[in-house]
Amino acid sequence: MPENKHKDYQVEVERLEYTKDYINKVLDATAEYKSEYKADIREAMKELDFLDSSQSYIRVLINSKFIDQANENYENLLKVKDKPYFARVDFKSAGKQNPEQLYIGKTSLYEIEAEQPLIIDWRAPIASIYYEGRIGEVSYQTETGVEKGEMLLKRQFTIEDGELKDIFDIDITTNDAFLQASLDVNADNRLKDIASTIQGEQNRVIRAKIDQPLIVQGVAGSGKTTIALHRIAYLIYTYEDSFDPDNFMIITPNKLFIDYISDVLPELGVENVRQSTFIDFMEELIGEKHELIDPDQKITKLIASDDLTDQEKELIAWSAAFKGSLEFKEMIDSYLVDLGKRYLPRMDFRLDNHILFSYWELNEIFLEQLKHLPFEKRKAQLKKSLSNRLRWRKEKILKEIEDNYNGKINAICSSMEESEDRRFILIKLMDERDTKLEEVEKKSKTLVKDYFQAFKKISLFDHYTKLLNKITLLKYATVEISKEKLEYLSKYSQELLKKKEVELEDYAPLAYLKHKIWGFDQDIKVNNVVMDEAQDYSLFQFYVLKEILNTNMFTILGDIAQGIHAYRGTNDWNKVMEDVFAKEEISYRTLEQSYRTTIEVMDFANQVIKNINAPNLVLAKPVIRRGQKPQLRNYNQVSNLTKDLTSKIAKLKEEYQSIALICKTTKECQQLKESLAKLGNLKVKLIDNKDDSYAGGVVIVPSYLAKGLEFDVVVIVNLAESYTENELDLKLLYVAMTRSLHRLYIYQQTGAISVLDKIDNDFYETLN
Ligand SMILES: Nc1ncnc2c1ncn2[C@@H]1O[C@H](COP(=O)(O)OP(=O)(O)OP(=O)(O)O)[C@@H](O)[C@H]1O
Repeated sequence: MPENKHKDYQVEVERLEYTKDYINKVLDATAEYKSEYKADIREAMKELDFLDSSQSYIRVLINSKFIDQANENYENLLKVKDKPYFARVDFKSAGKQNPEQLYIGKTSLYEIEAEQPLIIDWRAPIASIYYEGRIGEVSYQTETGVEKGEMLLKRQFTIEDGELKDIFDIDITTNDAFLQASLDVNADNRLKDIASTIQGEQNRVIRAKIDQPLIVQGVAGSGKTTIALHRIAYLIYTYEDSFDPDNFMIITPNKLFIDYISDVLPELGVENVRQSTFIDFMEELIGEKHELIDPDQKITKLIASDDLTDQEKELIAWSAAFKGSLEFKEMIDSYLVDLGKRYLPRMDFRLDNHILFSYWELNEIFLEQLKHLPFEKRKAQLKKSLSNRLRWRKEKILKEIEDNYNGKINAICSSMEESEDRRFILIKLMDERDTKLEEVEKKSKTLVKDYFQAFKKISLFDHYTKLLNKITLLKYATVEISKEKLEYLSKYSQELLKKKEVELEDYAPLAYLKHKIWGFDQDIKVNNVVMDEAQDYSLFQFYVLKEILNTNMFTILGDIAQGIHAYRGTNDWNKVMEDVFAKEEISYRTLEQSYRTTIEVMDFANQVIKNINAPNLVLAKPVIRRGQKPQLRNYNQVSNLTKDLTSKIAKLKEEYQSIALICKTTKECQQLKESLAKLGNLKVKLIDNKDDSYAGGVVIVPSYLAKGLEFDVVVIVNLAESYTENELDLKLLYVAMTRSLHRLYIYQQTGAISVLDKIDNDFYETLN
């Protein structure tokens, strides 16, 4: 019990006890219903005739549905029973006399006897006033319009293990105490739900309209990943009748990320949402498999200080950008136009010497009437037309042949006298007629099949290889691209394909080709897509997803300032809005407040990122949470650096759960791991892009894999690599810095991070 009790403490304790009791009653009753439903199913099963849609069958179905529902309610209530709600608002609806007391929690509960809600789900329309409003006039959106009223009280509760620990009332002047408290907590290894502390600007993203694409540009730590998950929970709740969880798909940058976010949806009572990396989803769609080369190979080459010349780096970056561009898509479209024109076998569809469909007629049907379908699906339609026409023309043709011969026979009969010769001619004609009829009949049996056998069979990868042929590329290039660049693109792509390998940038064009030539047979249920870290996707990748899934329901969240894959990703949301979606249909929002890190760390990181050349860059505004200044240590010898680092980590481990040592490249991470191993018994794990889980503790992470994650402490370590002031290096450094929740250290070889010279010493502390 708190020392300075709130005046309503006792009242709230009683209310909490009452709610808990009621939940327990509902849980008991639900358990009982469940066994009744099960018993009823058992009874019905005994009488069930599987071929018949009998009453028993319907009983089984209805009871199964009840059981599912009861299970869901049961599980949800079980989850919240020790913390049924987190807030209360007193709301007086316009025109009403008395205010209602609304208790807001992660699930709803209705008290049947009193005919009133005991707990309001945080996703309900009225709960919006808790997130948006301050004491005084408020309004919220319902299905039918805007409801207005007055909020008389906004109260937050800390409830632990079913016990009321604290009460905070928020008035006009106070800050969100909950938010402060929740941000002070150390990171565990997974992201958590924020239903009790969602902020206004986040609430508006979560509740944005479902039926238009939503693009969210949010600074580092603004809660993009978190609110993306809350939005899914909100949409599933609000549009329960129209969508199932498996209509939703979250596309994540890597498997580690799936693990990192895996707690949030179940905490919010949502199961079965599809989560996939872009790579996995594309591989599933494409089907045929070539080996994917390491997707980080390019960034590794681009950021390593040695190895390649600037010109070579430029070509690598250009080719990745080109494969992700809509210009490349247009080239594929031109290739497809030509392919379409040559798709049909160059022959008429004929029986005997009768043309049933001329080549030109068939081409017209194929290219015009069926143009909405992929080529191979057009073939199926064409097959129907050919079969139909053959069916009704065949009889006529047979009759014509018969009539023709019969005419000849009659003519002989009437013109020739009865004789051996006449008999011989007539028999010959009759034999000829019968053979011909038999022949035509036989031919007609396989005519359609024979026609389709004349189609060329070319595999997806053969098409792609052909497309990336130097001559084809030069033929279809729609924009001014130098011959040298196209030759480079062709050469290295052909080398990969020859080895049956592909790179990440090939997936969008391959899926697009497949979509246009074969289409997809499997029933893709997904029609609502959430893409996080979306700055890393190319326009072609967005386009392909939109085309294949045939939907506009996209929630796209990212941060251009963290675009370390900008060479293959997106630099400008306007392009996504204009070229992928129709701009006027898009809802675009920005999030400027950052919740992850302290003021000191965020201010320091802002000093770094403001050096990139981005005129519209919005710097993150940290939430009011103070910490310590970032610390910088300079070394001239690696051995001293690693020795100091080891003892520092030992100290930090006493206070913090998750500590990341971030090096620029994987190579440097390996070097650090070896150096630390030599020094003793510090247990560190090196994270690479194959890892699919992070169990906390001390890890070494390459800068480009740290994106999206967070740690209590971040130590940026430079052994041999340095961060120059080019855009990519500055972004990598920024990403690394903004992973920190509480403390940031830099252990560097003197001068390795040159941008530090430009930053005022006030932003950090130098310790040696
Ligand atoms: N309203 C909030 N209440 C409490 N914590 C919040 C809130 N919003 C965000 N956070 C916390 O801030 C941190 C950053 O959130 P998240 O990872 O979702 O941000 P992000 O925008 O995806 O970050 P980045 O782009 O840097 O990866 C998380 O620890 C999250 O729990």
